Amino acid sequence: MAETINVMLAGPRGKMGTEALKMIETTDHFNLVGCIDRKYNGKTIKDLEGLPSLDALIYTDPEEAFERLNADVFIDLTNPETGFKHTKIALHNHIRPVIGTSGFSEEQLDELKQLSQTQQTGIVIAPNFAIGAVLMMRFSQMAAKHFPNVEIIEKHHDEKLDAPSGTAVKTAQLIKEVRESKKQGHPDEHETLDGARGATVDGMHIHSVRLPGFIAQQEVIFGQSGQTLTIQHNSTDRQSFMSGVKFAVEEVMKTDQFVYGLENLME
Ligand SMILES: NC(=O)C1=CN([C@@H]2O[C@H](COP(=O)(O)OP(=O)(O)OC[C@H]3O[C@@H](n4cnc5c(N)ncnc54)[C@H](OP(=O)(O)O)[C@@H]3O)[C@@H](O)[C@H]2O)C=CC1
Ligand SMILES: O=C(O)C1=N[C@H](C(=O)O)C[C@H](O)C1
Repeated sequence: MAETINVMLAGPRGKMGTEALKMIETTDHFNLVGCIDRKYNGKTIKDLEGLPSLDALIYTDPEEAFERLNADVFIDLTNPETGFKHTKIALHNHIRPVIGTSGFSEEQLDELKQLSQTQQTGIVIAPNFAIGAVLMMRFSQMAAKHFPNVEIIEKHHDEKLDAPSGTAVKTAQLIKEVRESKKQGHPDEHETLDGARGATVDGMHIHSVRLPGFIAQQEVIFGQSGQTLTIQHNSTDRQSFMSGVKFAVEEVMKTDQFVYGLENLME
């Protein structure tokens, strides 16, 4: 039988947090020891309407939560500012973070890498937990070796706080690893309306759509003379992310490294 992993979670009332609670509840070897929320200090998860019947205590003070809870793994599904703060406290307390929260800057990722190394504590940061999205990123990296002209369109629900999405940024970084840096489009192109060409990473353009009706979708479009290739992934519900969260919790227990992207654990 698999050894029990004691888990704490930040963001239990959120769209992802509520799915993660269900996943933890139905995973025999995961034990929820407590949660961090910005409300409901001292209540338990089962006291809150619509959440699973779990006894885990809610803390609004993250320092207190990390100090008191005997957790192996900390899952963060909040927002960039909160998630960054939590992740640093988790590493300081040698509790392995599994971070789904998106929107960290490159500098913040570097700082967490350094801290994970000095604390010798493993961490998994996953821009996207859906296996199909991880494959979409890998296939895009493969295609970019042959099609260096590429643009990314990501589409999300309109409650999303960060743009571009963590997945789009990670996709661009994976492509950057395999293609020569190039500025795309006409050398003399200019925007008559600011933002018309989207954001750029190493010359690649990223366009962010925010509309009700979407959960998460990304198209990576490659073009060259006479042909285009589109690689697309859709998440049609948030359960699509949960097997990846479960996998990351299990894998982070086996490493003392900084891991950015589930593809690094999947070979
Ligand atoms: N890696 C992946 O595969 C995926 C990542 N994500 C990312 O996960 C994160 C959460 O997404 P989602 O669930 O949609 O967002 P939600 O807004 O639905 O949930 C965020 C939760 O965090 C809570 N929160 C806000 N501030 C604090 C705080 N200071 N302390 C504790 N909790 C706080 C919010 O509470 P309140 O409602 O009171 O503000 C809310 O319950 C986002 O960064 C998103 O981009 C999302 C999907 C997949
Ligand atoms: O906020 C979301 O919903 C999602 N965020 C992640 C991202 O920024 O890439 C993952 C997925 O796209 C859903």
